[in-house]
Amino acid sequence: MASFGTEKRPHAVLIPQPAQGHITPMLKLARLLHNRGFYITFVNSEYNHQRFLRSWGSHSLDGLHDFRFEAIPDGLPSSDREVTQDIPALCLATRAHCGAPFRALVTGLNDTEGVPNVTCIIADGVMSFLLRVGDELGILGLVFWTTSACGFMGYLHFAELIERGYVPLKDESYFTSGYLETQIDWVPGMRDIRLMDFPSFIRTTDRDDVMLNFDGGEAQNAKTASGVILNTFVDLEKEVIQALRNIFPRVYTIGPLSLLLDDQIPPDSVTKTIKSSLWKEDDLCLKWLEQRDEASVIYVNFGSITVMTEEQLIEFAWGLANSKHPFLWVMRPDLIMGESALLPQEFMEQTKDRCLLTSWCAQEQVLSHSAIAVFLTHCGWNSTLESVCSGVPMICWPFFAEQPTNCRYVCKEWGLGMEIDKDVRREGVEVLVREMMEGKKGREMREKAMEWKVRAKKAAGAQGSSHRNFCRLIEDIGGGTHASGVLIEDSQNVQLLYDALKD
Ligand SMILES: O=c1ccn([C@@H]2O[C@H](COP(=O)(O)OP(=O)(O)O[C@H]3O[C@H](CO)[C@@H](O)[C@H](O)[C@H]3O)[C@@H](O)[C@H]2O)c(=O)[nH]1
Repeated sequence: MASFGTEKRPHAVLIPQPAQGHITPMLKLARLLHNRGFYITFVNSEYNHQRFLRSWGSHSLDGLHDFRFEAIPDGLPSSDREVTQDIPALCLATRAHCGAPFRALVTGLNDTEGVPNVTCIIADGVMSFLLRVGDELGILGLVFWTTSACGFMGYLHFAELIERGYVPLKDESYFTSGYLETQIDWVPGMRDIRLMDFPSFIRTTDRDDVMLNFDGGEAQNAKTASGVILNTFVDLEKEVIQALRNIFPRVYTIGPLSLLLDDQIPPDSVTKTIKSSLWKEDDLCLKWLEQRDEASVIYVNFGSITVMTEEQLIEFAWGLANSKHPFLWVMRPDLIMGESALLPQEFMEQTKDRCLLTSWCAQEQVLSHSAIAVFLTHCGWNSTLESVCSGVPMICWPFFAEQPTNCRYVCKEWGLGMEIDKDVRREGVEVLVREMMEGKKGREMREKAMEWKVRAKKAAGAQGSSHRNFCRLIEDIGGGTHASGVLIEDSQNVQLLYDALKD
């Protein structure tokens, strides 16, 4: 770890959107910065803070003397349920209510003896409204978009889609008329995309739709930040990253963060024990996988937000059962809309020797287990990237947000997956699972997945693009003192160095 005098030590305050898919990558970034000598304050919502304590014990967020956890209210009514909160409500509440407590937290830190002054705020891309706290206090502010670059580019073009009259849709018939297949050929860096490949929030007839306006607006707000951090790598999303660099002066592609962590942080690091799962992980999965043949298991997990109907659950269940392959299915307790569903007894009997059902797992460990052959996923960006890092091809069932965009890239650009019809049927699931496990396409995708795994590792390794961009990020946020959003340093040299890192 780099060492600084206490008063000179850079202090980064990181605040994710209070949801699993945002907390996990933000914590990784925090650990990487800590490893480079930063003093860290990591800010959870009070709701999630309590969830961590319930899942991992009352001391699990004690942190370290220089890696502190803090909590602020999210603005929603308090609750002790173990569920992902309603996302539109969370977006509106955080925007309306987090500013004042966040400001109080940062000023409080600056007034605390023994704590270095805050030198940098890294806010989630969809919490960019907190950067105004940095502006007011003269602290450097960056956003971390935890999506893919292509997903971010999609959000960034919501405004233009509205301006050009594509969105909102004129009426309900446009959902099914083929209109969503309209080609959009003017988004820089994104080829062959259709309206349906944009983040799902454009699929609305309501100009005042919360998520259309919220995520579209937050993407535009990134232009006010001193830099945009992305958990992706140049080789994977070259064209779109290049196009983003024409819009934003500083784009730091530093992914996959998990590989950067492996590369930079020693196995006995003091931050190794920090947990990022809001749910308690079931270790049985890994033991169960130990008893399975290499590349024999379908891993099914739809992340922390996806919900489905009981009917869809039953179709997935029978599709998996009828494929006759072993599967590990992680079903969050709140996966099913409404009442929790029971799988049919007949399904349980037929699959008891080749299926394990559980509620939450250590996904990265599961994906990197040699028994896993395929990932049936909703294409959340973390899951997608974790699959890439493990060399596992995907069967995709995008649910919402930028998952359709990720799915399009997984299937069409990267040759890593096949998509299941939105209106999921058991026959469709069975066919795709069999194709992936037994067919030619499946074999090709497994080979492709191994190639991408190597390329991801290369990006995060010494001299790789993400590694170098991370060094650049450290230099930009750790080096100089700062006032009014402008780094005080030799800007020409910085620009030259930055240009050199673009490839
Ligand atoms: O049993 C489980 C299930 C999930 N995870 C982890 O939880 C995270 C889930 O993230 P992601 O796959 O991105 O899914 P969501 O939770 O749905 O993520 C939200 O946030 C992502 C990042 O912005 C977006 O890409 C998604 O569209 C959005 O739904 C991943 O790191 C998983 O490894 C586990 O550890 N165990």
